[in-house]
Amino acid sequence: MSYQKIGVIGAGAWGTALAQTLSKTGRDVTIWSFEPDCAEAINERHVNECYLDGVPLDPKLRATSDPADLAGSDAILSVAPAQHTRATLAAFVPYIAASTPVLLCSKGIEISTRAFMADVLRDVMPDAIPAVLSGPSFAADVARGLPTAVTLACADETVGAALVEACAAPTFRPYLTDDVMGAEIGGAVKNVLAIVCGIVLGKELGRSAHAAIMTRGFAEMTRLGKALGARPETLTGLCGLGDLVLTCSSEMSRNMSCGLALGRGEKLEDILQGRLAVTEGVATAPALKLLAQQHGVDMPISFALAGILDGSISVDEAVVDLLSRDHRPETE
Ligand SMILES: NC(=O)C1=CN([C@@H]2O[C@H](COP(=O)(O)OP(=O)(O)OC[C@H]3O[C@@H](n4cnc5c(N)ncnc54)[C@H](O)[C@@H]3O)[C@@H](O)[C@H]2O)C=CC1
Ligand SMILES: O=C(CO)COP(=O)(O)O
Repeated sequence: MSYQKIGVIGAGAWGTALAQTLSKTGRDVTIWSFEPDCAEAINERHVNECYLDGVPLDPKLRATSDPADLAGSDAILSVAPAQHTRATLAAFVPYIAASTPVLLCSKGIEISTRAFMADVLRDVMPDAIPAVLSGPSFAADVARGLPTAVTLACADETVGAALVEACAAPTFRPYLTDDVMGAEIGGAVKNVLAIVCGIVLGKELGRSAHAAIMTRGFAEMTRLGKALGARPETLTGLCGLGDLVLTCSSEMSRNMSCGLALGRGEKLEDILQGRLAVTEGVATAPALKLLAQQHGVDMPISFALAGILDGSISVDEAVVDLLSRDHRPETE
Protein backbone atom coordinates (compact mmCIF):
# COMPACT_ATOMS: atom_id res chain seq x y z
CA MET A 1 0.00 0.00 0.00
CA SER A 2 1.43 3.37 -1.00
CA TYR A 3 -0.13 6.82 -0.92
CA GLN A 4 1.12 9.03 -3.76
CA LYS A 5 -1.76 11.45 -4.37
CA ILE A 6 -2.28 13.50 -1.21
CA GLY A 7 -4.96 16.11 -0.50
CA VAL A 8 -4.32 18.64 2.27
CA ILE A 9 -7.38 20.42 3.69
CA GLY A 10 -6.37 23.79 5.15
CA ALA A 11 -3.66 26.17 3.94
CA GLY A 12 -2.79 27.77 7.27
CA ALA A 13 0.79 27.60 8.54
CA TRP A 14 0.59 23.93 9.47
CA GLY A 15 -1.25 22.66 6.38
CA THR A 16 1.21 24.55 4.18
CA ALA A 17 4.27 23.25 6.06
CA LEU A 18 3.04 19.65 5.78
CA ALA A 19 2.09 20.05 2.11
CA GLN A 20 5.53 21.47 1.40
CA THR A 21 7.25 18.57 3.22
CA LEU A 22 5.28 15.92 1.32
CA SER A 23 5.62 17.68 -2.02
CA LYS A 24 9.40 17.93 -1.64
CA THR A 25 9.65 14.15 -1.11
CA GLY A 26 7.93 13.60 -4.46
CA ARG A 27 4.30 13.13 -3.42
CA ASP A 28 1.65 14.55 -5.70
CA VAL A 29 0.13 17.14 -3.33
CA THR A 30 -2.91 19.43 -3.73
CA ILE A 31 -3.68 21.84 -0.88
CA TRP A 32 -7.15 23.31 -0.40
CA SER A 33 -7.34 26.86 0.92
CA PHE A 34 -10.35 28.49 2.57
CA GLU A 35 -9.24 31.80 1.06
CA PRO A 36 -9.08 31.75 -2.80
CA ASP A 37 -6.36 34.46 -2.94
CA CYS A 38 -4.14 32.30 -0.78
CA ALA A 39 -4.50 29.40 -3.27
CA GLU A 40 -3.70 31.82 -6.07
CA ALA A 41 -0.49 33.00 -4.36
CA ILE A 42 0.67 29.41 -3.84
CA ASN A 43 0.03 28.51 -7.49
CA GLU A 44 1.38 31.67 -9.10
CA ARG A 45 4.15 32.86 -6.80
CA HIS A 46 4.84 29.72 -4.71
CA VAL A 47 4.36 31.57 -1.42
CA ASN A 48 1.74 31.68 1.31
CA GLU A 49 2.04 35.24 2.57
CA CYS A 50 -1.20 34.92 4.53
CA TYR A 51 0.00 32.22 6.93
CA LEU A 52 3.60 31.17 6.28
CA ASP A 53 5.37 34.25 5.04
CA GLY A 54 9.03 34.09 4.06
CA VAL A 55 9.10 30.40 3.07
CA PRO A 56 9.58 29.70 -0.67
CA LEU A 57 7.23 26.82 -1.53
CA ASP A 58 7.88 23.85 -3.79
CA PRO A 59 6.72 24.91 -7.31
CA LYS A 60 5.20 21.41 -7.74
CA LEU A 61 2.73 22.07 -4.90
CA ARG A 62 -0.73 22.79 -6.34
CA ALA A 63 -3.39 24.80 -4.49
CA THR A 64 -7.13 25.12 -4.95
CA SER A 65 -10.17 26.56 -3.21
CA ASP A 66 -12.52 24.00 -4.81
CA PRO A 67 -13.08 20.85 -2.69
CA ALA A 68 -13.76 18.84 -5.88
CA ASP A 69 -10.07 19.15 -6.79
CA LEU A 70 -9.19 16.74 -3.96
CA ALA A 71 -11.26 13.94 -5.56
CA GLY A 72 -9.17 10.82 -6.16
CA SER A 73 -6.75 11.49 -3.27
CA ASP A 74 -5.14 8.33 -1.83
CA ALA A 75 -4.98 10.01 1.58
CA ILE A 76 -6.17 13.27 3.11
CA LEU A 77 -4.53 15.51 5.71
CA SER A 78 -7.12 17.49 7.70
CA VAL A 79 -5.55 20.73 8.99
CA ALA A 80 -8.39 23.23 9.48
CA PRO A 81 -8.60 24.74 12.98
CA ALA A 82 -10.37 22.35 15.38
CA GLN A 83 -13.52 24.49 15.71
CA HIS A 84 -13.89 24.63 11.89
CA THR A 85 -13.02 20.99 11.18
CA ARG A 86 -16.60 19.64 11.12
CA ALA A 87 -17.92 22.21 8.63
CA THR A 88 -14.78 22.07 6.52
CA LEU A 89 -14.74 18.27 6.22
CA ALA A 90 -18.46 18.26 5.36
CA ALA A 91 -17.72 20.14 2.12
CA PHE A 92 -15.43 17.27 1.03
CA VAL A 93 -17.85 14.39 1.66
CA PRO A 94 -18.93 14.08 -2.02
CA TYR A 95 -15.31 13.89 -3.21
CA ILE A 96 -13.56 11.58 -0.72
CA ALA A 97 -13.86 7.85 -1.48
CA ALA A 98 -14.96 5.49 1.30
CA SER A 99 -12.06 3.96 3.27
CA THR A 100 -9.73 6.86 2.45
CA PRO A 101 -7.31 7.48 5.35
CA VAL A 102 -7.80 10.93 6.89
CA LEU A 103 -4.81 12.09 8.92
CA LEU A 104 -6.07 14.60 11.50
CA CYS A 105 -3.38 17.21 12.14
CA SER A 106 -5.38 19.78 14.16
CA LYS A 107 -5.10 19.88 17.94
CA GLY A 108 -8.21 20.56 19.97
CA ILE A 109 -11.61 19.55 21.29
CA GLU A 110 -14.77 20.76 19.57
CA ILE A 111 -16.48 23.10 21.99
CA SER A 112 -20.10 22.39 20.99
CA THR A 113 -19.80 18.58 21.33
CA ARG A 114 -16.65 17.95 23.45
CA ALA A 115 -15.52 15.74 20.56
CA PHE A 116 -11.92 15.09 19.60
CA MET A 117 -11.09 15.34 15.89
CA ALA A 118 -11.40 11.58 15.23
CA ASP A 119 -14.96 11.70 16.66
CA VAL A 120 -15.77 14.65 14.40
CA LEU A 121 -14.42 12.70 11.41
CA ARG A 122 -16.50 9.62 12.35
CA ASP A 123 -19.64 11.80 12.40
CA VAL A 124 -18.94 13.50 9.07
CA MET A 125 -17.23 10.68 7.11
CA PRO A 126 -18.11 7.42 8.86
CA ASP A 127 -16.27 5.30 6.27
CA ALA A 128 -12.97 7.19 6.41
CA ILE A 129 -10.02 5.63 8.26
CA PRO A 130 -9.01 8.00 11.10
CA ALA A 131 -5.38 8.71 11.95
CA VAL A 132 -3.73 11.47 13.99
CA LEU A 133 -0.47 13.38 13.48
CA SER A 134 0.69 15.22 16.60
CA GLY A 135 3.90 16.17 18.35
CA PRO A 136 6.42 18.98 18.91
CA SER A 137 6.47 20.69 15.52
CA PHE A 138 6.28 24.39 14.78
CA ALA A 139 5.13 24.95 11.20
CA ALA A 140 7.96 27.44 10.60
CA ASP A 141 10.57 24.82 11.64
CA VAL A 142 9.04 22.04 9.54
CA ALA A 143 8.62 24.26 6.47
CA ARG A 144 12.30 25.23 6.64
CA GLY A 145 13.33 21.59 6.86
CA LEU A 146 14.59 21.71 10.46
CA PRO A 147 14.72 18.27 12.16
CA THR A 148 11.36 17.27 13.67
CA ALA A 149 9.90 14.07 15.14
CA VAL A 150 6.18 13.45 15.65
CA THR A 151 3.68 10.76 16.61
CA LEU A 152 1.47 9.23 13.92
CA ALA A 153 -1.44 7.27 15.39
CA CYS A 154 -3.70 4.87 13.51
CA ALA A 155 -5.62 1.86 14.82
CA ASP A 156 -5.02 0.05 11.50
CA GLU A 157 -1.34 -0.87 11.54
CA THR A 158 -1.03 -1.34 7.75
CA VAL A 159 -2.65 2.02 6.98
CA GLY A 160 -0.58 3.66 9.74
CA ALA A 161 2.67 2.29 8.31
CA ALA A 162 1.72 3.52 4.82
CA LEU A 163 0.93 6.98 6.23
CA VAL A 164 4.32 7.06 7.95
CA GLU A 165 5.97 6.26 4.59
CA ALA A 166 3.90 8.95 2.86
CA CYS A 167 4.72 11.68 5.42
CA ALA A 168 8.32 10.85 6.29
CA ALA A 169 11.05 13.10 4.93
CA PRO A 170 14.79 13.31 5.61
CA THR A 171 14.12 15.89 8.35
CA PHE A 172 10.57 14.86 9.33
CA ARG A 173 10.33 11.61 11.29
CA PRO A 174 6.94 10.17 12.31
CA TYR A 175 6.80 7.42 14.97
CA LEU A 176 3.86 5.00 14.65
CA THR A 177 1.40 4.06 17.40
CA ASP A 178 -2.12 2.63 17.38
CA ASP A 179 -3.18 4.89 20.28
CA VAL A 180 -5.34 7.50 18.51
CA MET A 181 -6.95 8.70 21.76
CA GLY A 182 -3.58 9.26 23.43
CA ALA A 183 -2.32 11.31 20.48
CA GLU A 184 -5.45 13.47 20.51
CA ILE A 185 -5.34 14.07 24.27
CA GLY A 186 -1.67 15.12 24.18
CA GLY A 187 -2.17 17.76 21.47
CA ALA A 188 -5.36 19.20 22.91
CA VAL A 189 -4.30 19.38 26.57
CA LYS A 190 -0.80 20.77 25.99
CA ASN A 191 -2.32 23.84 24.31
CA VAL A 192 -4.38 24.58 27.43
CA LEU A 193 -1.35 24.12 29.69
CA ALA A 194 0.81 26.33 27.45
CA ILE A 195 -1.59 29.23 28.00
CA VAL A 196 -1.25 28.73 31.76
CA CYS A 197 2.55 28.60 31.49
CA GLY A 198 2.44 31.83 29.50
CA ILE A 199 0.31 33.48 32.19
CA VAL A 200 2.81 32.39 34.86
CA LEU A 201 5.75 33.94 32.99
CA GLY A 202 3.80 37.02 31.83
CA LYS A 203 2.85 37.69 35.44
CA GLU A 204 6.44 37.07 36.56
CA LEU A 205 5.55 34.27 38.94
CA GLY A 206 8.93 32.65 38.28
CA ARG A 207 10.49 29.65 36.57
CA SER A 208 9.77 27.41 39.61
CA ALA A 209 6.04 28.00 39.20
CA HIS A 210 6.40 27.41 35.44
CA ALA A 211 8.04 24.01 36.08
CA ALA A 212 5.36 23.14 38.65
CA ILE A 213 2.56 23.94 36.17
CA MET A 214 4.17 21.85 33.43
CA THR A 215 4.65 18.89 35.77
CA ARG A 216 1.30 19.00 37.56
CA GLY A 217 -0.34 19.79 34.20
CA PHE A 218 1.23 16.65 32.79
CA ALA A 219 -0.28 14.74 35.74
CA GLU A 220 -3.69 16.13 34.66
CA MET A 221 -3.09 14.99 31.07
CA THR A 222 -2.14 11.53 32.35
CA ARG A 223 -5.27 11.26 34.54
CA LEU A 224 -7.52 12.20 31.63
CA GLY A 225 -5.69 9.72 29.41
CA LYS A 226 -6.25 6.92 31.93
CA ALA A 227 -9.98 7.73 32.13
CA LEU A 228 -10.36 7.78 28.35
CA GLY A 229 -8.31 4.65 27.64
CA ALA A 230 -5.08 6.22 26.33
CA ARG A 231 -1.80 4.44 27.03
CA PRO A 232 0.58 6.18 29.49
CA GLU A 233 3.56 5.65 27.16
CA THR A 234 1.78 7.63 24.43
CA LEU A 235 1.52 10.57 26.78
CA THR A 236 5.19 10.37 27.80
CA GLY A 237 6.00 10.36 24.08
CA LEU A 238 6.30 13.07 21.44
CA CYS A 239 2.59 13.93 21.23
CA GLY A 240 2.27 14.35 25.02
CA LEU A 241 5.29 15.33 27.05
CA GLY A 242 7.28 16.23 23.92
CA ASP A 243 4.76 18.78 22.69
CA LEU A 244 4.10 20.04 26.22
CA VAL A 245 7.80 20.86 26.64
CA LEU A 246 7.97 22.65 23.27
CA THR A 247 4.76 24.63 23.54
CA CYS A 248 5.21 25.66 27.17
CA SER A 249 8.71 26.99 26.62
CA SER A 250 8.69 28.98 23.39
CA GLU A 251 7.21 32.28 22.32
CA MET A 252 6.90 30.77 18.84
CA SER A 253 3.81 29.08 20.33
CA ARG A 254 0.59 31.02 19.93
CA ASN A 255 -0.85 29.41 23.07
CA MET A 256 2.18 30.40 25.13
CA SER A 257 2.14 33.91 23.60
CA CYS A 258 -1.56 34.29 24.40
CA GLY A 259 -0.83 33.33 28.02
CA LEU A 260 2.09 35.78 28.23
CA ALA A 261 -0.18 38.62 27.10
CA LEU A 262 -2.93 37.59 29.54
CA GLY A 263 -0.36 37.48 32.33
CA ARG A 264 0.75 41.00 31.44
CA GLY A 265 -2.85 42.13 31.81
CA GLU A 266 -4.00 42.39 28.18
CA LYS A 267 -7.61 41.64 27.29
CA LEU A 268 -8.43 38.31 25.63
CA GLU A 269 -10.35 39.89 22.73
CA ASP A 270 -7.39 42.15 21.96
CA ILE A 271 -4.97 39.23 22.09
CA LEU A 272 -6.85 36.89 19.72
CA GLN A 273 -6.01 38.86 16.57
CA GLY A 274 -3.73 38.19 13.59
CA ARG A 275 -1.19 35.44 14.32
CA LEU A 276 -2.98 34.55 17.56
CA ALA A 277 -6.49 34.22 16.04
CA VAL A 278 -6.11 30.42 16.05
CA THR A 279 -5.04 29.90 19.67
CA GLU A 280 -6.59 26.45 20.03
CA GLY A 281 -6.31 26.23 23.82
CA VAL A 282 -8.80 29.08 24.28
CA ALA A 283 -11.71 27.08 22.83
CA THR A 284 -10.39 23.75 24.09
CA ALA A 285 -10.15 24.84 27.77
CA PRO A 286 -13.94 25.02 28.43
CA ALA A 287 -14.53 21.89 26.31
CA LEU A 288 -11.82 20.06 28.26
CA LYS A 289 -13.35 21.13 31.57
CA LEU A 290 -16.76 19.72 30.59
CA LEU A 291 -15.25 16.51 29.22
CA ALA A 292 -13.12 15.94 32.33
CA GLN A 293 -16.07 16.62 34.65
CA GLN A 294 -18.20 14.20 32.63
CA HIS A 295 -15.59 11.50 33.31
CA GLY A 296 -14.96 12.52 36.94
CA VAL A 297 -11.35 13.57 36.26
CA ASP A 298 -9.86 16.34 38.40
CA MET A 299 -7.84 18.85 36.32
CA PRO A 300 -7.50 21.90 38.61
CA ILE A 301 -4.97 23.79 36.47
CA SER A 302 -7.01 23.36 33.28
CA PHE A 303 -10.24 24.21 35.13
CA ALA A 304 -8.59 27.37 36.51
CA LEU A 305 -7.75 28.48 32.98
CA ALA A 306 -11.34 27.90 31.86
CA GLY A 307 -12.40 30.20 34.73
CA ILE A 308 -9.83 32.87 33.83
CA LEU A 309 -10.92 32.82 30.18
CA ASP A 310 -14.65 33.11 30.95
CA GLY A 311 -13.93 35.88 33.45
CA SER A 312 -15.35 34.04 36.49
CA ILE A 313 -11.99 34.14 38.31
CA SER A 314 -8.93 36.41 38.20
CA VAL A 315 -5.37 35.15 37.77
CA ASP A 316 -4.58 36.14 41.37
CA GLU A 317 -7.60 34.22 42.68
CA ALA A 318 -6.66 31.17 40.58
CA VAL A 319 -3.13 31.18 42.06
CA VAL A 320 -4.51 31.32 45.64
CA ASP A 321 -7.03 28.56 44.87
CA LEU A 322 -4.42 26.24 43.35
CA LEU A 323 -1.95 26.72 46.22
CA SER A 324 -4.55 26.28 48.97
CA ARG A 325 -5.99 22.96 47.79
CA ASP A 326 -5.79 20.07 50.27
CA HIS A 327 -2.38 18.43 50.40
CA ARG A 328 -2.21 15.06 48.66
CA PRO A 329 0.34 12.44 47.55
CA GLU A 330 2.13 13.47 44.36
CA THR A 331 1.06 10.32 42.51
CA GLU A 332 -2.68 10.97 42.90
N1 LIG B 1 1.13 26.32 13.30
C1 LIG B 1 1.75 25.30 13.87
O1 LIG B 1 2.95 25.36 14.16
C2 LIG B 1 0.99 24.05 14.17
C3 LIG B 1 -0.39 24.01 14.12
N2 LIG B 1 -1.04 22.85 14.44
C4 LIG B 1 -2.50 22.79 14.41
O2 LIG B 1 -2.96 22.98 13.08
C5 LIG B 1 -4.27 23.54 13.10
C6 LIG B 1 -4.31 24.70 12.12
O3 LIG B 1 -3.44 25.69 12.60
P1 LIG B 1 -2.56 26.63 11.67
O4 LIG B 1 -2.38 26.05 10.32
O5 LIG B 1 -1.34 26.95 12.42
O6 LIG B 1 -3.50 27.91 11.58
P2 LIG B 1 -3.18 29.37 10.96
O7 LIG B 1 -3.49 30.38 12.00
O8 LIG B 1 -1.84 29.39 10.35
O9 LIG B 1 -4.25 29.48 9.82
C7 LIG B 1 -5.61 29.57 10.08
C8 LIG B 1 -6.33 28.63 9.16
O10 LIG B 1 -7.72 28.68 9.44
C9 LIG B 1 -8.43 28.75 8.22
N3 LIG B 1 -9.75 29.28 8.48
C10 LIG B 1 -10.11 30.50 8.97
N4 LIG B 1 -11.46 30.59 9.04
C11 LIG B 1 -11.95 29.40 8.60
C12 LIG B 1 -13.27 28.87 8.45
N5 LIG B 1 -14.35 29.57 8.78
N6 LIG B 1 -13.40 27.63 7.97
C13 LIG B 1 -12.30 26.89 7.64
N7 LIG B 1 -11.03 27.32 7.77
C14 LIG B 1 -10.87 28.57 8.24
C15 LIG B 1 -7.55 29.62 7.36
O11 LIG B 1 -7.86 29.49 6.02
C16 LIG B 1 -6.19 29.03 7.69
O12 LIG B 1 -5.98 27.86 6.93
C17 LIG B 1 -4.54 23.93 14.55
O13 LIG B 1 -5.38 22.95 15.13
C18 LIG B 1 -3.18 23.90 15.20
O14 LIG B 1 -3.24 23.54 16.58
C19 LIG B 1 -0.38 21.71 14.77
C20 LIG B 1 0.98 21.70 14.80
C21 LIG B 1 1.77 22.85 14.50
O1 LIG C 1 1.27 22.61 18.15
C1 LIG C 1 2.21 23.35 17.99
C2 LIG C 1 3.61 22.91 18.13
O2 LIG C 1 3.70 21.52 18.26
C3 LIG C 1 1.97 24.80 17.73
O3 LIG C 1 1.59 25.38 18.90
P1 LIG C 1 0.79 26.77 18.91
O4 LIG C 1 -0.55 26.49 18.26
O5 LIG C 1 0.68 27.12 20.35
O6 LIG C 1 1.58 27.75 18.12
